[in-house]
Amino acid sequence: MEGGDQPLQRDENEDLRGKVHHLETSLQDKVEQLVYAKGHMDNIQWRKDEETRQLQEKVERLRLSLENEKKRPPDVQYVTQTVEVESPTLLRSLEEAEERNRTLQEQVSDHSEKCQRLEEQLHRSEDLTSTLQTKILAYESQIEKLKEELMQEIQQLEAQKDEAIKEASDCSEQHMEQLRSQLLGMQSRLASLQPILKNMKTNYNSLRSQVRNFSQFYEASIREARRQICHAFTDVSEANKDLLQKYQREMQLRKRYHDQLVELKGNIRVLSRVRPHLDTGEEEAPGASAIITDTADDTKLSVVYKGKERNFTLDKVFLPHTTQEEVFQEIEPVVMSCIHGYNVCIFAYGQTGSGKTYTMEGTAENPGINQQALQALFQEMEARRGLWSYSVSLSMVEIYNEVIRDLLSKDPQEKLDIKLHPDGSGQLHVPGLISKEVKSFRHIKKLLSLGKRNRATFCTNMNERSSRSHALLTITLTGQELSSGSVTTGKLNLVDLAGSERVWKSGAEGERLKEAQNINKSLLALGEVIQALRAKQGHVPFRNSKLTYLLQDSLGKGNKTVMMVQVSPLESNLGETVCSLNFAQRVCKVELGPASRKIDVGRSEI
Ligand SMILES: Nc1ncnc2c1ncn2[C@@H]1O[C@H](COP(=O)(O)OP(=O)(O)OP(=O)(O)O)[C@@H](O)[C@H]1O
Repeated sequence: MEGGDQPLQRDENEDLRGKVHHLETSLQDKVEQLVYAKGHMDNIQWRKDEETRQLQEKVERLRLSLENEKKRPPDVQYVTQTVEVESPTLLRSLEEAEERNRTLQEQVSDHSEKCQRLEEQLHRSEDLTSTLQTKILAYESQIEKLKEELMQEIQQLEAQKDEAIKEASDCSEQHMEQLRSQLLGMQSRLASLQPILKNMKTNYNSLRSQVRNFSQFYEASIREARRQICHAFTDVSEANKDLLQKYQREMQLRKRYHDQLVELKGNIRVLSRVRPHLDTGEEEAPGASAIITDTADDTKLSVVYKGKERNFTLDKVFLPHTTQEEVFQEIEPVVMSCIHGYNVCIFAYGQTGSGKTYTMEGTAENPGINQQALQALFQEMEARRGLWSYSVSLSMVEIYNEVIRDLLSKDPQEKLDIKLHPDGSGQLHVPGLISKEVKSFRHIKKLLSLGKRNRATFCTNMNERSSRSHALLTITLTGQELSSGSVTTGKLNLVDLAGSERVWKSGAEGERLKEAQNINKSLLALGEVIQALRAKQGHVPFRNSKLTYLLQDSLGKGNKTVMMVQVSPLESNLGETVCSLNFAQRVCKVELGPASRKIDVGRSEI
């Protein structure tokens, strides 16, 4: 503060000194200007006086010469006297004298003109002199005035200068006083700060030693925390391992219970579904029903045919009002076992119009087993995300007249054949069969409608043709357990069989007969295969039909099968109904034995 005020004071003093100096210089200039103006005026005055003096002398000289001229005796008078004495000579002299006289007169008049002009000039000079004198007087009074003003100005400047000097000295005094008091304040503050500083120094030293100690303590704490974290990590990973083991044990347990449940129900299950009467007006009116169901026992079904009651016992009988969801609930455990690595076959068997397609495909409002099964499988795969990764592929074929056609191919007319897999595994495969990898349930729905469209293009009368061909939809699920790396593969075969009615018995001929024979052959082969398995025969005749040959790896021992036997409620269909139920009863007695799961940890079977 005090260091800052001193230069300020100095600057102010300098400034004042400069102002005074400037005023003095301008005063000096003004005085010089005045002296110069006075000298100039004196000069002008002297020149005027000189001119006036010269003019006066000139006028005086002219006046004297004029007077001299006047005093001279006139020449004319003398000439006149001479003429009177000597006549010719005198006359000439007279003429000459007269001539001279005229010249003189002219000279006189010239002189008098000149004199007049000089007088005028004199008057003008006098006027000029008086004008100049007036001007001189004006100048003098102006100079006087300027002098006075200058003196006043000088006095004012002097006063200003004195005032400024006084002010500056007052100001610096004041400032000095302020500085002095500030200095005193600072000195007292400095004196009070010294003990604080001392205190701070002590504190700083103690803090420094604390910080040094803290860094040692901090490093030790970090080491300890690291050790504890490592310990915690080990504990957590141990706990994780433990949890994983528990989870795997739990999964195995779940699977075992699931298998036990399925096995309790049987690895081949024969269910029957009685179709309701349709309100289309095309069917015969429902009369006293010849199909008798037992509400107390859902495994019993009786048919009164040709006056005789035939009783059937199956795994389950679905009554006409059973919904699509209720049907699926019953077979859901079997369907889900393919996610655990089992091969599953679900057949819909029955005469034309008994409801096979309705049960398998269903309608847009009431989806059947196919869509519900695929949706459930995708939901389960989604639930297992993070523990398992799955790949799903789908193929669709039609078997008509013992010829296999790919329903997903661009050329569905192409005939396909079943061959042994060239990898030597003994597995069967169909060269050229398209197996589409699918990522979502929506994608599957698209493929299903493509297959349906392709099937429809095979013939003009789709209903007739579809009744006489088998439609097979196969979904292959390959799952990998992320923790163990083990791979499981399961297959779900969904088969809408051709109509089982005995057309050949009605005397069908030609193509129709051939079709009927082929259908009969394949359905018969299916029955024989199941019977051979039941009897645990060494040889199972899979090759007797394209259908059983194609499904060989899914029908064999250790797999799961559901046969849904569809029953028409119509009186006119009773003969076929009895045949279908006989077939069901036969198959129902077959036991496939415990199911086996396909796990690829070295391709062993559990
Ligand atoms: N449970 C049911 N509830 C309502 N309608 C049904 C049911 N079962 C079948 N239907 C209807 O009966 C008719 C015949 O069924 P569907 O076409 O499924 O028989 P199908 O056995 O598949 O015949 P095809 O062998 O000719 O294909 C269809 O109109 C179908 O919608």
